[in-house]
Amino acid sequence: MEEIRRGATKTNSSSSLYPLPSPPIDPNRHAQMSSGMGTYRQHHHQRRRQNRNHIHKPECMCFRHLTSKLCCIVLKKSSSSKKQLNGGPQQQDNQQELSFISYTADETNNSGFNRRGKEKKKSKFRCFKPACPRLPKKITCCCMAEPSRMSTVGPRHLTTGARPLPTTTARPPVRNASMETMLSGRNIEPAIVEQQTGSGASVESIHIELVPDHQQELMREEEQKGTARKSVRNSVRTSVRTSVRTSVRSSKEVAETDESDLRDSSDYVEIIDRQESEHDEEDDVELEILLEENERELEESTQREDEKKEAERKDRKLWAGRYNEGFNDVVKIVEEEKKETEKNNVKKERKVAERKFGGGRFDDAVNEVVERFTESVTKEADELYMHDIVGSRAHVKMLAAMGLITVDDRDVILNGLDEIKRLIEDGKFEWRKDRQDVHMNIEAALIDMVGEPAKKLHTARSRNDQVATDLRLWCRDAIGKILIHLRNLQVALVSLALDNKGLIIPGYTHLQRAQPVLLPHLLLSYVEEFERDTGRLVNCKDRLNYCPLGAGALAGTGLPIDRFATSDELKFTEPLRNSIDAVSDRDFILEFLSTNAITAIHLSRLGEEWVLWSSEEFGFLIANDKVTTGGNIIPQKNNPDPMELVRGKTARVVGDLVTLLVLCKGLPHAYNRDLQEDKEPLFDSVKTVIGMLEVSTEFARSISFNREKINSSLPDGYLDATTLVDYLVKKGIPFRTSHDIVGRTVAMGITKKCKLAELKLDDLRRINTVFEEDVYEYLGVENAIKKFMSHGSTGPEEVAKQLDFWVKKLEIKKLEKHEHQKSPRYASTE
Ligand SMILES: N/C(=N\CCC[C@H](N)C(=O)O)N[C@@H](CC(=O)O)C(=O)O
Repeated sequence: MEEIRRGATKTNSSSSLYPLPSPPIDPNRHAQMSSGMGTYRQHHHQRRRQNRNHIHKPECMCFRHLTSKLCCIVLKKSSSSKKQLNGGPQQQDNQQELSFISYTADETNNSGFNRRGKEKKKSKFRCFKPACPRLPKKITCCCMAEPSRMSTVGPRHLTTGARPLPTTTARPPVRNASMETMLSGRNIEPAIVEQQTGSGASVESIHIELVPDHQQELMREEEQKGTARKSVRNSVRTSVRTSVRTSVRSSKEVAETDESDLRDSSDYVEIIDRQESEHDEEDDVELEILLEENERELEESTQREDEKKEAERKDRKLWAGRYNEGFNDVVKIVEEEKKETEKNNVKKERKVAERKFGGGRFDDAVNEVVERFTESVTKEADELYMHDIVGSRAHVKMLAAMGLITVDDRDVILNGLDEIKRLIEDGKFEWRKDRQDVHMNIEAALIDMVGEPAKKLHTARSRNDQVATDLRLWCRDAIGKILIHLRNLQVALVSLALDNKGLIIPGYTHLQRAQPVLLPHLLLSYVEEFERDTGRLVNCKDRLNYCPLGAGALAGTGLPIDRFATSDELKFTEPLRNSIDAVSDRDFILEFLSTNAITAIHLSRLGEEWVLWSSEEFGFLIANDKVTTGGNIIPQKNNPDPMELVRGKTARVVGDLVTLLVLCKGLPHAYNRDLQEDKEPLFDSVKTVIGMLEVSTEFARSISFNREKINSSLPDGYLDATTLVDYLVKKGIPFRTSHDIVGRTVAMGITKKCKLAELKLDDLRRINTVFEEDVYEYLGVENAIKKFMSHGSTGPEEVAKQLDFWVKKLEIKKLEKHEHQKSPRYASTE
């Protein structure tokens, strides 16, 4: 008994179960100690360290921090290891199994005795003591607990009481059948922790079973108690130590010595140390008494708490079975818990019922993480509810017409759908994520509202054809809206052109001055682009206007439905020919988003031009204060932000198209849930493009052109040089020769630092005698611009024709100009 109690004898005993080697001594520290103190102190420190080991470290492997997850550990020797055990005989091949140790909650105390030889009260799950005859070299700990939890089974907790342990390494667990059984239904992963103990023997695995959950709760409480005890013990220890130190300092031996001489000397330290060691026994006794008292008090209060908690737990179990499933807060007030449980149960029942709605074969509600990840209602409800209701109305009418439901049921459903639409628009409809999407929400709400008849709505229909129908209807409407915004912008641009009919500006290629052009000509070039965007959208709308409804999930239906009737009702051209195609493809969205992307690029280029022209360097454009912002710290600034953002948001619109392209890239026919992801890019693209069109229109309505600045920039850059080439060609000089002659003329102008029109006829004739007096009709931008005559050119007549065309096409009428009415001065008659 004494041997176990003191532990010290075990350290050197070869017959002990766990021989504890001497603790390692840091050689540096040892050298310091030797130099400063006598051998007495060295020995004393060593002895104290050893004692501490015996006192504070268990003579076994301590799995204390695992205990809340364990009830059984099986320890086996590694079959590969044949090394000699620490202090033991050579391992034989037939001694493959080192030991088989079974731990249960009842066998979990350490030595069972405290240092005074008094029997400790057994505390459950406190520490595991394996009956292993040798200290194993390598321990593989395989625990069906959370990996994070297992990571704590390192040097601190998996201790042999011998040496500092090397690092712990984790590796993927080998899952066996029993492990799988234990893991099933639990949201945890097994982990393996290898631990090198460094003392000879080797074991293969420690197999740890999970304790039932309700026991885990007890164990956790037990762990908390352990922590509380430890902190009491520490504070007692500290106070005892402090008082011992104080008494040592004031002891006679120190008083008789000249303290000033000793203060910094090693002798002083030695004296203190000796005194401490002499007081050690006293101190230990005092400490033990205090610890005993504290422990007793703690045990008693813990027992009282245990009884109370056990009673509460039993009470809870009476009315809520879920406490078997790992509910861990046992301190909360019972009534509050009861209410929460009832609420949760209702919620769960509701979810399970919903699951049944989705499919009778499901017994359980969908996991919350999955629900959050897979629902689409939060992203689509506002956009799609109306089209879903419109689609359902058409479908139910057709079902009644075909005799698949009664007229009464049809009317009940139609009225119910109207009511749901009203509730949604009044903001009173409850959109539920557990009902996944807009379709299930509306259908389930209808069933809640009108009962049995509503259960017939989904006859001969699937969400696959339903969502495809909703989307085609939505795109059709969205295209209609964009067309209006495109037209508004065109009208604003034509109006600007009409306001600036004869204004010549430098035309650029490579952003270098090239030829003079009329501003209206340039503005109308954007109008042309937007017209093609319009055409693309109209084509897209025509192509998508076919009805998928009735395609079912993919294969159609065996019920006698009339797809043409539904198609007509929804104003589609006709039903889609192929039911698989009807639910599979989203090419109509791709086409729509491509068109949007092209429109955005056009807007971006317009934005870039206007941003450039707003700069001090160009100064061609003056933007109204209503459409610009100032710099926060630069007072004089007037930033054309809207057009910068038009340029910037183009990235989103192009991104939306790319998202959808990539989304569709790898999908086999027919419907795949991936397609649910088509909505966000679709909605975003449309919303962004509409915003861009709106703001560009506003900008166009709010700008004016700085004629002075533009005019002063015209003479530079020999913008009339090309017209001079035309003059020579008209005189019969081959184009290449004409080009060369004009090149030399420009060089002369540069040398003489003058414009072409300023060169004298003699100078020109020195270059080539073909020049005559009439050359001056071609020189200068005002003359030059008049010479353009080809169809679509910048010549005033041609631009006038173009303007006429757009005024007619866009049905623009000139408004009466009132005193206060500045813009728009033109408006579309539509
Ligand atoms: N789950 C499903 N389609 C969901 C379509 C709606 C979805 N929110 C989406 O937006 O794509 N298809 C089922 C049939 C169905 O639920 O109608 C299937 O093909 O197995």
